Amino acid sequence: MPAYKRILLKLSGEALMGDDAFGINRATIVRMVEEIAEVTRLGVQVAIVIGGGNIFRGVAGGSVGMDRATADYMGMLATVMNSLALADTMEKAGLVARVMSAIAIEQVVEPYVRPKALQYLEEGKVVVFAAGTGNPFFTTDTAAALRGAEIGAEIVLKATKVDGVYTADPNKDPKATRYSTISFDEAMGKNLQVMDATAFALCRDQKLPVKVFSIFKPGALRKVVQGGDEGTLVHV
Ligand SMILES: Nc1ncnc2c1ncn2[C@@H]1O[C@H](COP(=O)(O)OP(=O)(O)O)[C@@H](O)[C@H]1O
Ligand SMILES: O=c1ccn([C@@H]2O[C@H](COP(=O)(O)OP(=O)(O)O)[C@@H](O)[C@H]2O)c(=O)[nH]1
Repeated sequence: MPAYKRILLKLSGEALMGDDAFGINRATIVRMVEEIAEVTRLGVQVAIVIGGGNIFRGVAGGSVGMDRATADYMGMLATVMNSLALADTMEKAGLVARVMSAIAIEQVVEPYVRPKALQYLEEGKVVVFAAGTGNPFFTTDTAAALRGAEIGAEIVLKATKVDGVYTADPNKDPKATRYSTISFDEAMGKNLQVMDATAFALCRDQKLPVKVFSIFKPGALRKVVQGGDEGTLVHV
């Protein structure tokens, strides 16, 4: 039995590179889609926000002298490309997927319209929210929090490169240990960087829990959806 009826899954753009230098690693995305299909078969409604860090990150563009807002719009367009690739892979796997964009590019994808998204979810379609929040200076983590709250998801599942929230960045501090649960206030107070503060604050205020888990661990998504002990639960 799944523990949730409706989830918002945030997929790291950067993690989708797999071992490649950029772009989307085929094996990684195919495996992720298999896991998404498994979860939909359990009867869970799935909405997805995908990042763009594998193609472009606004801060990176900004740091080389590009106008930050322009760089961020490039980052948002990168998430559209990832969303199209993900939806295509899902369709090939027999799922019905719909991409909705936060910025108007109607020849490419339909615009985000909340009631339409809710309708798709009720129909069992997987909805991919592209172009983040549609605003520069935000991240796709914040888009996941925003859309998750809007569609009444019971939880935001952040599938990322690390298998949870640690006492410090585990990629920099080998002595860091993983929390099994942590409150939003503690995560923000300790300035733990696994999610940005805007996303954390929005989830906290909306009482929307977040589960951080590894995108690389086979079976982790299903385990999380079934309420198993996996990753880190960030709670109010
Ligand atoms: N306290 C922490 N616990 C876990 N990860 C952390 C922590 N502090 C920093 N990180 C870093 O946060 C990264 C995940 O966040 P981010 O780069 O935004 O991923 P995503 O591409 O999924 O949005 C991890 O790869 C890890 O290096
Ligand atoms: O609401 C949003 C979401 C994303 N971005 C831009 O898109 C890039 C890619 O998203 P993100 O870094 O969140 O992707 P991920 O970390 O998952 O790879 C960001 O760096 C920002 O430049 C943005 O400007 N507004």
